[in-house]
Amino acid sequence: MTAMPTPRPTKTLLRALAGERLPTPPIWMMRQAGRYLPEYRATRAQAGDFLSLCYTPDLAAEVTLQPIRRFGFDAAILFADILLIPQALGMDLWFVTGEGPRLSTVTTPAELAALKPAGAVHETLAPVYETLRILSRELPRETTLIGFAGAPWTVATYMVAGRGGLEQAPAHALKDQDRATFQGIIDLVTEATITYLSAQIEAGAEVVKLFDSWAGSLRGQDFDDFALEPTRRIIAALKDRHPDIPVIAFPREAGERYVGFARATGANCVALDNSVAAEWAAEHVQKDGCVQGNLAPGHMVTGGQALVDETRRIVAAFSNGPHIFNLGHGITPDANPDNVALMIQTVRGG
Ligand SMILES: Cc1c2[nH]c(c1CCC(=O)O)Cc1[nH]c(c(CCC(=O)O)c1C)Cc1[nH]c(c(CCC(=O)O)c1C)Cc1[nH]c(c(C)c1CCC(=O)O)C2
Repeated sequence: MTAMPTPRPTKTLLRALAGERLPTPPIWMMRQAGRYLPEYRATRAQAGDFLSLCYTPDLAAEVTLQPIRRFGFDAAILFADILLIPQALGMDLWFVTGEGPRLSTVTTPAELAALKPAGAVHETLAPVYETLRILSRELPRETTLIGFAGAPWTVATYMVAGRGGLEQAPAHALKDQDRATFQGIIDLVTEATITYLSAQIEAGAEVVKLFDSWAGSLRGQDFDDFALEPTRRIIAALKDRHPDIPVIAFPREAGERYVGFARATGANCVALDNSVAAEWAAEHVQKDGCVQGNLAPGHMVTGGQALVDETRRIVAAFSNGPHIFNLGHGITPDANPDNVALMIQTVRGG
């Protein structure tokens, strides 16, 4: 086969990721398939529990498509969870209703050595790839398919603590007391994530996103070692295998450390949480390329003129460069779908 020049992307999300400034930013929403939608709740009930939903390709594809049908978002994000990777490495994972995830823990060299090697993750994660193959066939042609994984630091916080919420303290303690073991966990998750995301791309993901939800709790050298460096390694390995795949990095609550993050990691886009002002981010982060964000998810609960005003303010602030409209974090179960429609109408209709 002769090498063909890369064609210019036609899907709006891919155009923004390629650095194009569009008159109307493409829009999607973190957790767009979720409990605020009655049709999601019905499919989840059919699946029985959250993990069965993740591992049943027909149903996972169905909930991924629901917000596309209802709202016509420019991108669909694979329905899965960042904690499937620890499970695929041999850890126990379950979800306690109303509380969140629980896992067996890894804090010692012996427990780390007992985990499966990175290459073994496909055994558990094969249904996720099947979900992507279904979605590649069924999505409207203008909709971009996003795959994802947790960034190693965030995944490691759950592996060390055995639970989520505001409990990164056990991971901080391990990295301070036994940095070699902690680094070993980060390295294993990094390798597993490269393998997992490569397989997602081969199954049809057109973009991948790395969720580093707890990056904001890292300071100084720790931020470099555990947020920046693993992300850089994953992106370098993915681009080596799949040079044209755009990557969105989300080092949530990185604050000042959002500045230069795209350049340092090779990310094509940095997703911004809503703790930073759009005007500040336009000046300091968007100068390096595409940004995504950053409406506060609370507006999906409260709606009204404040939602319209804030949406317009964000669109205007980022209007001089490539921008993907999104929330600053996931939509919450108490959100009103009518407010999602109002946000989209405001972005697209002025
Ligand atoms: C930290 C984290 C997790 N999962 C994820 C993160 C990173 C982003 C973030 O900071 O929110 C990422 C995630 N989780 C889910 C997706 C699917 C794609 C999407 O719609 O964005 C994605 C990208 C589905 C989900 N993952 C989960 C749900 C709710 C489960 C349910 O239906 O009962 C969904 C739709 C469960 C989950 N999964 C996780 C937690 C802490 C919880 C419980 C909290 C909650 O209940 O909202 C771990």
